[in-house]
Amino acid sequence: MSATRSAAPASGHGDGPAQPATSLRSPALTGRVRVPGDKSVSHRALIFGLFAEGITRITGLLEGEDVLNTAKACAALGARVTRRGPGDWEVEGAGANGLSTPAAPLDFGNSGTGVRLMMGAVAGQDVTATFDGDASLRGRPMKRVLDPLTTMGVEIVDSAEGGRLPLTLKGSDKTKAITYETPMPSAQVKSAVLLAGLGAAGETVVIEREATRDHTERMLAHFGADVRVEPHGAHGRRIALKGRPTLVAAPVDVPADPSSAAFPLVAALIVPGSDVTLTDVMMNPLRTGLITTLLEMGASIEVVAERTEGGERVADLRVRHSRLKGVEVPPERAPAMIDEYPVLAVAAAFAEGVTAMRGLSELRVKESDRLAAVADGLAACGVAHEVVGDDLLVTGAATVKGGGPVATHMDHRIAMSFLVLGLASEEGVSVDDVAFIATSFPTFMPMMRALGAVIA
Ligand SMILES: O=C(O)C1=C[C@@H](OP(=O)(O)O)[C@@H](O)[C@H](O)C1
Ligand SMILES: C=C(OP(=O)(O)O)C(=O)O
Repeated sequence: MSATRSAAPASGHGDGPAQPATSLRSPALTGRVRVPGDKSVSHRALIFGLFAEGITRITGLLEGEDVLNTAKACAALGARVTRRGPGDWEVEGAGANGLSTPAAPLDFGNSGTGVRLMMGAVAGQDVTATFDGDASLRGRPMKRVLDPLTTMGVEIVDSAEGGRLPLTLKGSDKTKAITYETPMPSAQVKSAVLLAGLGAAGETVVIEREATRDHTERMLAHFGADVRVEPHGAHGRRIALKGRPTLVAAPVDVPADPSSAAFPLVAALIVPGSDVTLTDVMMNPLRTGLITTLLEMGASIEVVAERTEGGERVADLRVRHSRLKGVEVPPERAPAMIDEYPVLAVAAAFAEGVTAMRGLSELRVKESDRLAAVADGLAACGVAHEVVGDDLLVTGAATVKGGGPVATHMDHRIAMSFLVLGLASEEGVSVDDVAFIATSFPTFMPMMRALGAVIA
């Protein structure tokens, strides 16, 4: 079967024919693998390399399409970006005030992180740039970033309706430092404001009621900025950045992406007899919500050799097939497992009883409406579930029929999640398009097959 996707506005694989695939009930998964580098850290390493003086060496960079688009944007804004070998990159920075106006629109493909962080980066510079992406990215809200950035002084020269892509921003080297409380838990919004704050005189402060991934704050400090992070309220943080720092190139060694590790991890839990070790997985506590939840569900996940590498906690995870039970997943855990809900829903399909995932409104504005896409996929595979407001309730069973084709809506995580479900299903699962897996986990198919997964 071959279908054509809806016309994608910007360049990239979104223009090509859809690539369907089917996963089948598989024998025990076994082996030891390292999933590719963390996507959030990879984007940020390139962007900080762009702002820094000197040459930033990045090892273990994720060479997925999202990150490659950010690398191209850094080059278009004045950095010299060189690939020395697999995952081994160098960025010769343009310096704090050295960004230049790109000759052509910047195409961020499928990537919310890439485009939102770069809007912040441009906001504090005397640069005008046009931002665009594929059909999925053109549908995502940008106002959440434009609101604080316009307060800081960026001018929206042009935009599609509702402040969506494509849009053109005129940055300013006279950006105003602000204090901004993010209205939703979003590391992308926080990071955009902090990156704009690099160009502002004075102190830029971001307050978040619920702490989100802190890679930007960590990297600001790593590259020499004066940044202070304090607790705020019960779950939040206050981040204060002194403007106009001199950022100095610093090496970044990117750990394995916990959001990618989630797929072989859940696969090992649901396929009988499995015993898989995932190495060098980043264990930043703001990223480990899935592991916390799965442990509560009774998963056998052994955290081996936990250590600090390049400023982040990392560990090897030994994962064995487990009898899971349903649990309550509280809304305050959402920021620490935001991209992992689709694959948690797959684990929940095999758990005894109900898994209730609360407070998932942010899932509606990802590459697809993930709450709807997961619910439709579960329905196609014969899994009992219910969406109540922003909550997803999944009732697990000892056997899951499978089915499809599951509609993936240009969303890598929906594609990978349902392929994982198929590995433990009775009849297998087909998905309509696996092309977008290349945005975050280009080696997903060969890696899963190497563990024993049957995916055709
Ligand atoms: O800052 C980042 O690197 C990311 C933040 C999250 O998005 P939000 O900031 O929209 O929650 C997450 O979903 C995304 O995959 C990566
Ligand atoms: C939401 C995601 O990414 P982004 O927002 O960068 O498109 C994701 O990778 O699941």
